[in-house]
Amino acid sequence: MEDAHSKVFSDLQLVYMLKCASKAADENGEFSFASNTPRSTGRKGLPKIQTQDHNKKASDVCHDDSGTPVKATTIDELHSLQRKKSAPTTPIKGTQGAFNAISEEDRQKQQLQSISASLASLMRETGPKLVKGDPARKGEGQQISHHHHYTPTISISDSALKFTHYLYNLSPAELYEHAIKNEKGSFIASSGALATLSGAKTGRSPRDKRVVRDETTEDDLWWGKGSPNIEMDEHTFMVNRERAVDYLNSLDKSNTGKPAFQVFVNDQFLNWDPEHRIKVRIVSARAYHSLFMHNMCIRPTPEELEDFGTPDFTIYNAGQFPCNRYTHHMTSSTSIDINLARKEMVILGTQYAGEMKKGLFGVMHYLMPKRQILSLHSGCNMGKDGDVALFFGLSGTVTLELNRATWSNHLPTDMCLVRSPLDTRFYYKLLLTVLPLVFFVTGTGKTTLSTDHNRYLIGDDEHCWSENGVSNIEGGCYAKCIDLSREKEPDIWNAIKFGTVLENVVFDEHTREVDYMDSSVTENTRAAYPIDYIPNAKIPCVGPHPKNIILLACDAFGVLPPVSKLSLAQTMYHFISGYTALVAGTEDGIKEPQATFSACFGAAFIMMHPTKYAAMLSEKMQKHGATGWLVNTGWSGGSYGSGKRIKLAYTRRIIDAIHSGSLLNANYKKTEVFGLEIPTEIEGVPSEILDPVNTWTDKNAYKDTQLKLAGLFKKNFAVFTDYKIGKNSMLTEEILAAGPNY
Ligand SMILES: Nc1ncnc2c1ncn2[C@@H]1O[C@H](COP(=O)(O)OP(=O)(O)OP(=O)(O)O)[C@@H](O)[C@H]1O
Ligand SMILES: O=C([O-])CC(=O)C(=O)O
Ligand SMILES: [Ca+2]
Ligand SMILES: [Mn+2]
Repeated sequence: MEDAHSKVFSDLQLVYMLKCASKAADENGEFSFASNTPRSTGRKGLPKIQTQDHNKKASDVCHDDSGTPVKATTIDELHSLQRKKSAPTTPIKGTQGAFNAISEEDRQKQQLQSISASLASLMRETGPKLVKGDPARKGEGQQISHHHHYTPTISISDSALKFTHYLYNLSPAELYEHAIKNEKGSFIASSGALATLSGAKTGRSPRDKRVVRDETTEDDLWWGKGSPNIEMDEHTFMVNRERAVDYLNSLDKSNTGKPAFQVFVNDQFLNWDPEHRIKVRIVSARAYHSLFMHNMCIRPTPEELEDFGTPDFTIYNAGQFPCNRYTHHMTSSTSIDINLARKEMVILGTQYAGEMKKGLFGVMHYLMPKRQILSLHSGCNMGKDGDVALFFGLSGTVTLELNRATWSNHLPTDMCLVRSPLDTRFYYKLLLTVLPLVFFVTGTGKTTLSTDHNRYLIGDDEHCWSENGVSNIEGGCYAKCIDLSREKEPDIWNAIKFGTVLENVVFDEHTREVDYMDSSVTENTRAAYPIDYIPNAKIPCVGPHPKNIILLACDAFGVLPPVSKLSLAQTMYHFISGYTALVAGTEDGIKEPQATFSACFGAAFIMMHPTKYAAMLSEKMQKHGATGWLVNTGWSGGSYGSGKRIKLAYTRRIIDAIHSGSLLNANYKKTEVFGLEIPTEIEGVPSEILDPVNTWTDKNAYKDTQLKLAGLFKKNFAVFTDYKIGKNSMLTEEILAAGPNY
């Protein structure tokens, strides 16, 4: 920007100057400001306000000692000087090849048409007219109407009489302004992050995730008991889609009295592997949602955006608006609906942004295996020598919801927050449960442990493993921030800055300093930031075939060893089991760990049967010689209540030893019951904690607890005994035998 424009006048100064000027005009009759055409005035500074009559003493009328006057006749004009259009970074590509020789105007038109098609009502004769850009800014953008849909014989709706402004791929700064202006609960935290609220839902709602069952998905997907895909029909999908589109087209964000309908549109990518990149469009009502996806998906360059064309998948996020419970299949006010044939997803009744991220992850769990690519709920990082590790682990949010599903299939899906009688924290509570249970939610460590200052971060949550190696699906990270500290997680702490979305955190009213210990809104406080906010992110986020497969479990029973080396069959057994624990307690204060099992460490996102993904994993691990590990990031020295969570610093030393290869050659001994190989020594970790029996004072309690957990593993795995895992039935037998034995 030129120096001229960096000169700032206060509005008061300006009003004063304008007053003087207009007064002068009144007196002279013939007064004008200089033309405002040359916007860029170079290094000369702002031009002076000029009068026609140079003899007239301006000081007679006003005492302007504010320095260089402004080159604008009105405040509106001055404000328009403040913003300039950025020049394209490269010449438009259209002229390079005969096939995409298309003018900028045509390209704009195509984009408008594509978005117009996205936002069109499929049942009404006309949709809204579209205008690109912010209604608050005049003279921007282009219009398009839905004349091709118009049938004059049928009466039209009011929506056809107005314009919908679409705010296309806005920058974080612009989205901040929209959020702060229009969305209650949006504030700038002292770190520069955008603190916001996700409303009544502060976690995902897997019991409200529905998938259209049609001829194709009937055969391709996993349905029925245990499956995360709750079925819906095409017609109901269209009812919800129409509801969402109508809502999105009716958002009047005006505060001037003149209507100003607007939606946000993001066109972005998924998957850093250029061969298997997917184009996604997100249409949303909230700047928060648009910024979240800006951070979480891969951001296209201006050049890539020119060639964007038609998206491969579109999300309609009308989360502030509920679904209609009179609609078939609807069991609550929330519905997240996926239609693979239409390549669309509709969100109603939840503003939790993670639904978009994980909804798309579900879609990838369908699209990628069709191309022989394995999609994984895992973190991923790479050492200086190119050794890649994957970190699998269930998330606390998933655990919570799956438990509810396990306990009773008859419960309504709504949950509420209650304050625990034990301490000041709030907990989720089931409505109308037979046993009133409260939960403590925690993650297993994918984000925390893949974000490692000594290694390159490829991604923290969603990956693909193809013949080319690994690739991150996303362009950002979504870190838990409950109890976050600068000392323990410096890279995540430092990533919370301007541009980052901070969900549901509590901050000081005045200083806007966030209190990460405060779980008043939820335990599941989160930060979403672009991956390049982590200093050693590997861009592009791809890497060679993994060397180590680390399965993380937060064992609140405290009986799993801090680390064990797994055989291939054991890796498969634990991958299919997908164990972690959370803490649930009855209202009279007894707290007990609850085991949860989520196949492939992410049953909520898989689309096909778990054995399909497991078979692919075992094939890839064998082919590329990867070693499996089981790491307990949970309790030691007793179950939740008597023991303590393993120190993050120790877990990090364990992970270091896996990465360096030193653990591969350590001395091992086998545990009873689970039959796990545990090392006797690791640098930086007290040896006595490596075998959990040493840390329990009550050895009988340890044995009982171990047997109890083993029983839960067995019970869970029973449903898989009828399935073959891959083509090799030997492996299936081995996997079945790799579980606990007692
Ligand atoms: N020993 C430990 N190892 C790993 N994490 C620990 C440990 N002790 C405490 N923690 C905390 O546990 C949480 C782990 O959460 P993390 O965000 O890594 O989960 P995740 O596996 O990425 O889940 P999600 O899929 O929901 O994002 C963090 O808040 C971290 O600070
Ligand atoms: O999607 C979310 O809410 C957060 C997450 O990573 C998970 O639950 O696995
Ligand atoms: Ca995570
Ligand atoms: Mn996750």
